[in-house]
Order: sequence, then structure tokens, then C-alpha cells
Amino acid sequence: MPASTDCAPPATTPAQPLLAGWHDGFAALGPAFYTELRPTPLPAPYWVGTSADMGTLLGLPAGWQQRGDALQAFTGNAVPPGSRPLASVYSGHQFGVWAGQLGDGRAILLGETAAGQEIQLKGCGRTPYSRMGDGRAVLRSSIREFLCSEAMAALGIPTTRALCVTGSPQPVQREELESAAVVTRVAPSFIRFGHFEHFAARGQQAELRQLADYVIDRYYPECRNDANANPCAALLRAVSERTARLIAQWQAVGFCHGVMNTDNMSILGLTIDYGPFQFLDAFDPGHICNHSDHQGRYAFDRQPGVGYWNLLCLARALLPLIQDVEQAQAALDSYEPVFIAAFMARLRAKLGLRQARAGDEALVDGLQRLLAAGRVDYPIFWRRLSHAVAANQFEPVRDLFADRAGFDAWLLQYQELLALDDQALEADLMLKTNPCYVLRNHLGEEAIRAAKLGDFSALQTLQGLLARPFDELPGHEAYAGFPPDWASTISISCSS
Ligand SMILES: Nc1ncnc2c1ncn2[C@@H]1O[C@H](COP(=O)(O)OP(=O)(O)OP(=O)(O)O)[C@@H](O)[C@H]1O
Ligand SMILES: [Mg+2]
Repeated sequence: MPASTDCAPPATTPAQPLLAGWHDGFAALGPAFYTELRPTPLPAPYWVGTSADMGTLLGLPAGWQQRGDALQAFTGNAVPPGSRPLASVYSGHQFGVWAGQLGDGRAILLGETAAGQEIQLKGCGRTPYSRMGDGRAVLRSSIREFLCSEAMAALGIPTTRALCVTGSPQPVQREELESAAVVTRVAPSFIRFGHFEHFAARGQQAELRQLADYVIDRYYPECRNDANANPCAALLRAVSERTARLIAQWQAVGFCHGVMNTDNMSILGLTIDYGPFQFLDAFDPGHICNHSDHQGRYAFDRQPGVGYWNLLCLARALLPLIQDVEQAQAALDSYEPVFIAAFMARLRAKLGLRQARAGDEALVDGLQRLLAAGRVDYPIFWRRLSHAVAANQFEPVRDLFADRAGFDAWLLQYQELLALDDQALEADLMLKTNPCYVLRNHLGEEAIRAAKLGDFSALQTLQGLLARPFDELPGHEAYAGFPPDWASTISISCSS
């Protein structure tokens, strides 16, 4: 048969555009909110880690991880057609003190894509908001941010996401000389409490209103449903409740954020800015994960209170729009009950209790006291308890406690509640609620050490486990085990 000339496919299929359908979301707010600028290129970029799930969510063409244009775009070396890169301005309270203007000092927003997601490059060079900083992020902290964003999402905890990390041999000075990297972050919006504080502090009421209208129209349209209510008060209430639910999830899973400044609080109630974070190993309520936090302002058990303090800052910023202190206060009032209800719901699920019953709060209180007194390993306790309920064999859990009598007394109380329901269903809920794999500091550290030597296999293995944190993968028991002794010597500060 003669070869057809007009219907034959071309010898090489032209590459599909990497990202299409860019539209002005945040950029439509206008120049009072940002500075347009291009990322600063980095030499010899290479892939460090990629998330296939995120590629799918963004509608990236298959095989994007093999494409040179993707590597260049996500390192900030080439701006994809249609993108209008910008750095936004915000202010904030840092460690309880007004810090004035901050802004995206090392993050550049490429824009919003057809999928309704914003894409932001973190570590891609100086901006007008860099102050004394170099605009860069190092490989170590970028890997931590990448892994933790995706781990949190897999745990069902609201978070900014990460599509990939790229590295470059360009040296970056921190306590020691390190190398540069860029994290490609993804979220519906990167707006923070600090964006509102910025315009409020400057008395720029028109911009403050514009920002509030944008956030309500795009992300909280229900705040306009009640014609008699003030939409900005409704926004404050909605943000308070989302923040309460977020922090309840952190407390339940044992996540310490480490730097809950108001510029690190998402208006969408997402976990944002993975800096000195840590998942608890031993349960220590006063644990401080950020070695720069000398006062312990952001200690684990202070997080719920700090969340409220940060919301007070947001309330103060929104007050010119709400115009009524009582309404603003009322909007904050649901924070505490929503936090308590969300926290108890998480703890009940962790305990396998499918209904609220009298005595469950006392059970949780008693457990927290026992865990703290014995500095019991938090993730291992919960996973062992899940298996114990499944097998009706509690000895491996009992072994975690030095105070055997205390544990036995608690167990009696717990078993009374367990007996009111189907134990197989309870165990099933627990095994789907209490992760087997969490991003403990030492696991991240091992992946980072190998990556610094050019070996990304440990990172990929860890990423794979964290993507399915409830599924035990044979041969990977060490990832679910106790931390090694050297884990307690890892020092994580704000330096990133
Ligand atoms: N290396 C740097 N160069 C320039 N600016 C920086 C650098 N590190 C931090 N900043 C800026 O300092 C402020 C506080 O930093 P913080 O550590 O909270 O944020 P971050 O980790 O840079 O980013 P994000 O909050 O976007 O995750 C922000 O304005 C941030 O952009
Ligand atoms: Mg920050």
C-alpha cells in the first residue's frame, strides 16, 4: 500500500505546551499588591524530586518530568508563555512583634493556571521585598518543604502543595556553604493574614477592601449569602473556623509548625511555610522545634493559642471594614469551640471511637498525661494501639510505658468504651487514621544527606511511603520505627 502523504503523523509530535490557560487572578488586583519581575536564573539545574500526582492535578502533559523546558521553567530560568511573574507585598507580626513590610522575598508567583491553582517558585532570586536576604533557598530546606507538603496532603491536612524541587550547583551561604534549590509550590491562593495587615497598617482602606472583596468572591462566596450580615465579619468567622480546624489536625497528628508568624498564616487555612517544622517523636507537649525560638513562643502546645492570637491580628486588620468591635469579637468566638470539637473528633477517630460518648474527653486527657509523663513515642503509640485493638492484644502498647499501673488503669477505661461498638470496625478506623509513616526529622535528614551527594533514591522511597502513610509496605519497617539516638541532635532553625 502506498504511504499516505497527507494523513501521516508528523515525524515528531510538537511538544504540548507545559502549562496553558494562565489567567489573571491575584495579578488583576493591580500594582499596589505586587511587583512584576522575572525570576533570576540558576546555572545547570537538575531535578531533585517531582510529584506525579501534582502534575496530574495541574494538567501537565505526560512525561513532563523528562522535559528540559519543564526543568528550566520550574527553576525560574524561562518564564512559560502567558505567565506574568510577580512578587506580592505583605507585612506581619513575627514572634509577637510587628515587623512592618515583608513580602515575597524569595518566592515568585508565576500566576494562576486553568486548573484554578496558583504556581509559585520559592527560592528563585531577589525581589524588592528581599531586605537583607539573597532570594535563595537551599537544597536541604527545599527537600523538607517538598516532602512535608505532600505528606500533609496525604494525611488529609490542608496544605500548600509542591510539584517539584530542582537544584543547582550555585553556592548559597548559610551557617555553612550549601547549594541552591527551588520548590514549585501550588495552592488556590498564597494570600496570608499579613497581606491584610499590610494595607490596614498603612491606612490603605481602598486596597484593604479590594483584597477582602477578592478573597470573599474567589474563596468564600458564602460570606455574601446573608444580606443582613457584614461579609467581612463573615470572612473573619470563616477564616477563624478553618484555622481552628487546621490547628486541631496539627495537634492530633503531632505536627509542630515552628514559625507561626502572621505572615505564615494562610487566609485559606492551609499549612504554609515549611521551615523548622517537626513531627513529634516522643510526646512532649512543650516541645520547641525551632532552635531560633528561644522563648518557646511556638512550642507544640502553644499552637492553638497562637492561632487565636494571629486571628486577633487579622481581626484588627479587618476592623476598618467590619466597623464594629463586637461583630469582630463575635466572629472570633467560634475559634475555641470549633477547635475543641475538631480536636476531639480527630482524637476519637485515633482511638477508634466512632461516636462521641460520655467519658471520652476524660479518656483523652488521661492519655495525654500518660504519654507526656513517659515521653512515649507519639506515632508508634498510635500505630501500636491500632494493631492492639485489631488483635485484642495490648501488651506491645503496654511495653511503651514505664508507668504500667497508670497505663492499665487507662486501658480499663478505654476498653469499656471500645466494648460499646464493633471492635473490627474500630480497628479499621484506627488503621486509616493513625499513620504508619510520618516525616520524622531523621528520615528527612537521611534523604537530604543522600541528595546532597547526588543520590535521590532515598528521597523517592520516602516520598512514596509518605504518599500512602497508612499502608504498611513490607521491607520498610525501619521507616516506621523509633528514631535513632542521633535524631535528637538534629538542629533546625529558621535558616533555610
Ligand atoms: N533568603 C531569603 N532571601 C530573601 N528574603 C527572604 C529569605 N528568607 C526569608 N525571606 C523573607 O523573610 C520573610 C520571612 O521569612 P519566612 O522564613 O517566614 O518565609 P519564607 O520561608 O521565605 O517563605 P514562605 O513564607 O513563602 O514559605 C519573608 O518576607 C521572606 O520572603
Ligand atoms: Mg514565611
